Amino acid sequence: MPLDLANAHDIAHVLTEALPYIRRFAGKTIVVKYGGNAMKDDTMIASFARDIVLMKLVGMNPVVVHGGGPQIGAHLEKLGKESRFVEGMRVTDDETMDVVEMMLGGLVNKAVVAAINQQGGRAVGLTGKDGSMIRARKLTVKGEDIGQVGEIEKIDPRVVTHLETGGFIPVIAPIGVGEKGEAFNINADVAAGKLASVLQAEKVMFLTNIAGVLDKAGKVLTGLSVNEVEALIADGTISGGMVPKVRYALDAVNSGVRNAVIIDGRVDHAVLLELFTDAGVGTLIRG
Ligand SMILES: Nc1ncnc2c1ncn2[C@@H]1O[C@H](COP(=O)(O)OP(=O)(O)O)[C@@H](O)[C@H]1O
Ligand SMILES: CC(=O)N[C@@H](CCC(=O)OP(=O)(O)O)C(=O)O
Repeated sequence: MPLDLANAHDIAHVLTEALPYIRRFAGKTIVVKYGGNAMKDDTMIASFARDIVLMKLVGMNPVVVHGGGPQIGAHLEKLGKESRFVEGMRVTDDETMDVVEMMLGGLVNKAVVAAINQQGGRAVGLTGKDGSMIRARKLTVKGEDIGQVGEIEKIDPRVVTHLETGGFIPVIAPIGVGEKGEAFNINADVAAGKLASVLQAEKVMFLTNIAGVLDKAGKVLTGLSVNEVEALIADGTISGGMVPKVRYALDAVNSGVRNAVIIDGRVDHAVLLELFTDAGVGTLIRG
């Protein structure tokens, strides 16, 4: 096939533009939270996986923390169980916990691992039980018992750093382990934010199913500070699943993570667009 010069120039231009970003992020850890809503089909997962493999190949250390809320919900529905959430947290009885562990630690985790490996990466799937990475205890929300939902007590990131230095890409399901070895269901945004803090990541990215944090009129807010976040939660503009995202994005930047962004995971190559363009996409959370 003859060389399409115009196209080749475009490619060369794009690569040159990416160079300062590649240099800036080289050797840095970037935590990517991959929400269940952004993995609706195989094409979406494959596109995400390509981005992660490219990051690794150009010298970054991507760490994936995935969700799977819709996948858990669909399976519960098959069993005739309805999903109920309190402040964005799934009420998790024992039977639900089994489904959560099977879906997150099993099907969803392995789908992400396989997709990354299919694109030439070397992904290893873990839950917070592996290497006793995520220690958790029972969480109560507003005094209400919501079952086996965990809050993070401590993260031991050594298994992650070992994998990073070995050239592997860690893919983590947000399941915590309690004192007695029991499993806890942890919101994936919380796990991603906390892990980014412990790893002192350069960046944490939350991939979701919406263009970013929206204001009352439905316009994307490109940047948000602590005070703005709290005001938007208080007046109900930010609600449901967006609450843990902004709260833990903020927690991460306040704990030393350089920056946190909430971006639209449905957009093809959302991760690369965020990393390699000046404007960025979605909502940037400032500490
Ligand atoms: N101010 C807001 N801006 C954007 N999304 C919001 C806002 N308030 C609530 N949401 C809801 O939060 C959802 C994203 O959270 P969630 O469904 O838990 O996604 P994920 O599976 O990616 O974690 C959006 O689809 C939207 O319905
Ligand atoms: C306690 C709690 O709510 N856990 C979540 C864990 C999965 C998750 O967070 O998935 P998304 O990121 O796709 O929403 C749940 O059971 O749905």
